[in-house]
Amino acid sequence: MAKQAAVEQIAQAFVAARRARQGFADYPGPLPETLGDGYAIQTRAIQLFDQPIAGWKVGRVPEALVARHGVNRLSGPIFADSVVWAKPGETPEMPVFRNGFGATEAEYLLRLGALPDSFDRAWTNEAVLPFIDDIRVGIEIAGSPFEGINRHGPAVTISDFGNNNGLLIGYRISSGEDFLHWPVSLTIDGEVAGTGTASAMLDGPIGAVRFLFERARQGLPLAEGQWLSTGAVTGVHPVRPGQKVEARFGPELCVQCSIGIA
Ligand SMILES: C=C/C=C(\O)C(=O)O
Repeated sequence: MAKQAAVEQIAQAFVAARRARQGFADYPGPLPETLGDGYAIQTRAIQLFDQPIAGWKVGRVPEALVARHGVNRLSGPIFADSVVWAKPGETPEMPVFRNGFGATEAEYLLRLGALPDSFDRAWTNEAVLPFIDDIRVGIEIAGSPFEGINRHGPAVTISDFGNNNGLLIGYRISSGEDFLHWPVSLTIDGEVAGTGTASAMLDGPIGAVRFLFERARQGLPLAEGQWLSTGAVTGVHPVRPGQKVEARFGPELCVQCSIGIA
């Protein structure tokens, strides 16, 4: 199949499955091999899905594949209708696809403030700091109708919106807090699924923002007010409908949700 025809077929299949809220077992076309192939499918699927984008998720390229792909992060859109705000005393339901893939990730969420007129320059972590205007804790719902999304490498992950199906935005971190070294944990039904700190996660949440600015230099449509979920601090933890997930950050911040069906 010609590459453009494959891009179209795969993007159409993912968008149709997301609209129908139906999971499936086999990848809907030839597997994309390069990250560029994955982003071509993602870009076409964003056009076809035609929904407002509230932000971007950043995920990790598995360590063993970094040398091959030349980059250690990947990204995908977070659609506005999948964003939920945590409220004290409430446990919102966050959906995953029946027969698809679903996982939860404890993450730091950064909001973009006013942006530079042009992204066309080299970016450092320090240079992106002035463009961040809010930092919160939250839970990314990784999700795809393709059950095997995380077993075929980052190009496949990228091809279905970077494996995102929602974002739970939690509480603000006061400026000046040394949150990079806070202990973070994620529990599922009361059992600890993972622990970690943001300082041990590549070059941290600000590095994830730098990565997105570098992608914006190549055309990614970053916009003021968008939320960036900056990568799993404790790992990618598969979940099933009916489970309860709690993410704890530092001494007092906690976000929780239950898992529903899309
Ligand atoms: C499931 C995708 C991977 C991530 O979201 C991550 O590494 O943070």
